[in-house]
Amino acid sequence: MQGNVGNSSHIPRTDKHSLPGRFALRVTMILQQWRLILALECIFVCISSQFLLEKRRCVFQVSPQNERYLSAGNVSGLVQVCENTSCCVGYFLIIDGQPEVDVLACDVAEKSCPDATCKTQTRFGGRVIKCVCHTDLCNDKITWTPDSEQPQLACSYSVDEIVKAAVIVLVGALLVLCFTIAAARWRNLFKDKTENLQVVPHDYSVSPLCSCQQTTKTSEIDLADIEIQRILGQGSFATVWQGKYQESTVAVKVFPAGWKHKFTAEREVYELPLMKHAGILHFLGTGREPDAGSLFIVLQFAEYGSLHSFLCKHTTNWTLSLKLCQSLSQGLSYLHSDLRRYDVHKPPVAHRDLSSSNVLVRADGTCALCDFGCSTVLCSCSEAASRHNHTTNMKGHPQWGTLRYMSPEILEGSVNLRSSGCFTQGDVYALGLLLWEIWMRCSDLFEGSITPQHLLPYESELGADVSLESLIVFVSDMDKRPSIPKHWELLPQVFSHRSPPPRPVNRTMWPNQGPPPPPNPAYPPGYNPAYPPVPPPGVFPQPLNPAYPPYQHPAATNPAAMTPAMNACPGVMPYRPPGPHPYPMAPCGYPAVPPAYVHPGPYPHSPKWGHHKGHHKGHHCGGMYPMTGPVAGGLTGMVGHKVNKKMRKKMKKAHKYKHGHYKCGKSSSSSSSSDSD
Ligand SMILES: Nc1ncnc2c1ncn2[C@@H]1O[C@H](COP(=O)(O)OP(=O)(O)OP(=O)(O)O)[C@@H](O)[C@H]1O
Repeated sequence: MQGNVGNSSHIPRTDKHSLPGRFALRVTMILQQWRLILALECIFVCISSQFLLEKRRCVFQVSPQNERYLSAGNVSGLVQVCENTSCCVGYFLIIDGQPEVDVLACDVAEKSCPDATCKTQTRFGGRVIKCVCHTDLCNDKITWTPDSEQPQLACSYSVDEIVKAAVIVLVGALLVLCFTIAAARWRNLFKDKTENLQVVPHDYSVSPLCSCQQTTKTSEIDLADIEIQRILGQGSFATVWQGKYQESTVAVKVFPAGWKHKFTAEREVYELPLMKHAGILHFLGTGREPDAGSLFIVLQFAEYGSLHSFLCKHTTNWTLSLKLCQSLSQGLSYLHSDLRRYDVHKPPVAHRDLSSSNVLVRADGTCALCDFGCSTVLCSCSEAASRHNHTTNMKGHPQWGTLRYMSPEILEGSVNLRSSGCFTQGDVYALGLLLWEIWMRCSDLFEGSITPQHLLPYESELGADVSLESLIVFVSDMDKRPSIPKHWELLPQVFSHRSPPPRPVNRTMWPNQGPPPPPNPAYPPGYNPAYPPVPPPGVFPQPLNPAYPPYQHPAATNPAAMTPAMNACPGVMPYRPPGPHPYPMAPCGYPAVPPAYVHPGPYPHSPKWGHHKGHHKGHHCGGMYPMTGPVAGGLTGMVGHKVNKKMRKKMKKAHKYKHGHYKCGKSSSSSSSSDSD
């Protein structure tokens, strides 16, 4: 027994073999097990706190798009028993001056709710009111007058509540202590083992530029060979000019010498192998202005300028909207794809600043992605060393994107920088918003009424200048997305919520794709030059058809492979627009001149034309948040979004954001302007 105790100096000076001595020895041993005592105390306090904390009950009534509130607690009829919080919440939309219930439920995360009754706060210029309260079913009644602005936060705690609060604080402190001790023990126990463990992330590493990536040889272009004509647009970093080079109209993007790193970043993406795709702006070469030292990139000219300026000036019809959407989606899909063609490798690239200002529209009505200054090459190098380097690079990497196109997880700051998926998912969310912008200008979807003027995502809900705070509340907390006209749900074309109409069975998800070509014995198995085998599902780069002039080839279509049985026009889904079509159909694709049936929008130049870019940079992971509603098409479905309270707090601290802080490390409120017609 003595030997077990080890340190006899702690034993009281009594005869160790006497009864009191043995008792003292036992007590000492137990006292030495202080961890056990603490643990027992924790368990005791935890159990007792369960009795002290009654679960809050709140009135439950939510619209279908707010189903994430179901996760806040068990619902029985009109009552929800809160799981994580003692706060009830109510959101009301002010319609015709009257509040209409949008959400009545338990709050999804623990927040402060000092009021016993549901006192209201007005948000978004009076369009939404919110209230929180902490008594059972308190969100049933709100105290609201149209003039009430900010909440009066009354602090009226009862003695009971103070005792409860004190117990909770005590329990919390003890739990923290327990966890700290347990964590320390755990760390010591496994320290040796983990030191030798190398966790290999099961993902691409991310890097602005992979050391293992290949580049294609760029042609150096002499400025003297370009005839500069007029300014096309002014971006945050560069001025874009229209010019003539080798008999073709081109765009020359000129970066001042101080923005060399932006020039390099963009050039590196354009120079990646296999970057030639109809959905990506064609790159012709680079050069340096001898006197000023500025650097320039020569690019394909897009006749309609940015998608933003195109949608501001023109309404579209069903066919053109589909063409814009299809080419845009295919371009992004191609950009994200990981392609290997023999020894040539195109790594996936995340755009990371997708917005209607960074998509261009060509004369044939197809979209092309541009402005890769913020993009990230997702490298799949196998060498551990380069992987490590890339991950390290990300640490000091500035965060970026255009504020209103940022996905909820990006807004919240819950990103896993080691995951490549979060970057591409952020792009897909932005794509959803772009598709919404396009469809909202489709006059066929507003027959009998005036097509609304072009609006940026969330412009009608949050105004022309959005702040990060308002986006977090609206997009993340309230899980809202840009609204879709009610009558769209009744349109025959809208098939996202119903079974799609029958359509010809093709080998791919895209129409007009043609049957697979027969295998050619002259080529290795699986290879056919007409249909290169490399593209992953959904990406169909096909050889250019000589019938098309350079760079006018319709996106990802192969007119040569089409048969009369297929739909006549490349990129057109085989669904008819409703009723007689108001515009004459183009024969096949769009001519090189503006299509006859692209008619000017009913509104003159929008006063809200500027690009309201909040250039907060951030990236986080957490799944896709596609558009909801009919416009979502294949992207439908709202993913319940659990807000991580700790993350939110962290993020709010971390981002000292005010609208428009930085765009790729540059100051805010920058706007690109485009003047192409
Ligand atoms: N190839 C092109 N053809 C026609 N117009 C173009 C072309 N490239 C750019 N533009 C016009 O110039 C504008 C600015 O171009 P771009 O977005 O590439 O510059 P930037 O400095 O990178 O801008 P940003 O502020 O988005 O970073 C575009 O919005 C578009 O209107």
